[in-house]
Amino acid sequence: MPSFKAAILGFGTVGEGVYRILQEKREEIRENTGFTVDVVTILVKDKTKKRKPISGVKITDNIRDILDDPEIDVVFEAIVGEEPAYTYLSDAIEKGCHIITANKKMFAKHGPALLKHAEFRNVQVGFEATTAGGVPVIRTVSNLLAGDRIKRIQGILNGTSNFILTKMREEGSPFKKALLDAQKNGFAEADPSDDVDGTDAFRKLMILSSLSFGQQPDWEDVPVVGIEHIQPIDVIDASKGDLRYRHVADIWIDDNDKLLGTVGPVLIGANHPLFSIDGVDNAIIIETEYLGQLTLVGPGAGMYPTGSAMVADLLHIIRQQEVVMVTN
Ligand SMILES: NC(=O)C1=CN([C@@H]2O[C@H](COP(=O)(O)OP(=O)(O)OC[C@H]3O[C@@H](n4cnc5c(N)ncnc54)[C@H](OP(=O)(O)O)[C@@H]3O)[C@@H](O)[C@H]2O)C=CC1
Ligand SMILES: N[C@@H](CC=O)C(=O)O
Repeated sequence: MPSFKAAILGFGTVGEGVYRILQEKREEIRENTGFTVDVVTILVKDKTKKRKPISGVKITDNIRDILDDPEIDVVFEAIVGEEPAYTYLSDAIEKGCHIITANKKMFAKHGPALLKHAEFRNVQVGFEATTAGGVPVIRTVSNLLAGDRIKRIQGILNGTSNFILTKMREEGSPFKKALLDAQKNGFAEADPSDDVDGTDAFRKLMILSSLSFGQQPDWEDVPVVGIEHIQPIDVIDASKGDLRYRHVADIWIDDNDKLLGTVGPVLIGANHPLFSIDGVDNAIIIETEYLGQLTLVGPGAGMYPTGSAMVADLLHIIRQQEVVMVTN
């Protein structure tokens, strides 16, 4: 039985989600693809942290245990920040591993270089989980690009901000309490200021920009505003007038072929497709030349939605292996 040996970098909300899904779906994956997937090594920062024991898996704080293991085929990355994540993934590609990442902070900046490197080394890069959690926006845009042209992408790309705005409207929750709830649910970043000041949504928008338009605007040209100055009273007052605050990231090509972007809170009315998107959900409106408009909606953060996006990337890679095996 052919098998895929996997390593997971990071065992927090997302890394543990990937591990659990691979365990829970092990038989189903084997039946559907003919491959078994074995997680052999997990990298963490602090090996002394108390964790539930995981049998048959090496827990390490030394990346060499993964990079020097000739058996590993795929590296899932769910650690925090640009470095050392970028270096670890570059090294994994160099050694011939497929990589699957959820790390948008790293990927917004280094995604294009990783993709180029991977193409050169003939391995795959999965990055569905970098943008909109469990919503398959990367796969959808990639599929559309085969025969269409993206004109504009607009959406709610940060689950924590949307969760906070919803808690304010529905329960009158103070900002701090709503943020704490989002943190308890595993939605927020290690540094939640990235969520509430718009930076996280901006990074996801840049990833979508590279994919959709083959380029990113100059980062300094994109105005980025967060939700941290919005009070429950503002949200409640707006809803009395049938308006809702949504944190919206928007990127489009203007009539002069210039790529423009904005990120910030917007007041929208009941006819807008983003009006009814509540809680941790994200929504992405994709506008194309031939299809017209398509809206994707789903959970934008959390253990299982994000883990499932990464496992879906793995299944996509496995299916491509199957195609190679059949054609050879
Ligand atoms: N939470 C979510 O819903 C989503 C998160 N993401 C992204 O996924 C990544 C992980 O997020 P999340 O799981 O929430 O984060 P957590 O803080 O829950 O977990 C981070 C994990 O990474 C490990 N880690 C951090 N830095 C290093 C390092 N330098 N070397 C080795 N291990 C390290 C930590 O080790 P230790 O356990 O020892 O502390 C921990 O296990 C982030 O990049 C985030 O932006 C993407 C989509 C959704
Ligand atoms: N902190 C992020 C997690 C997913 O990307 C969010 O709230 O959207």
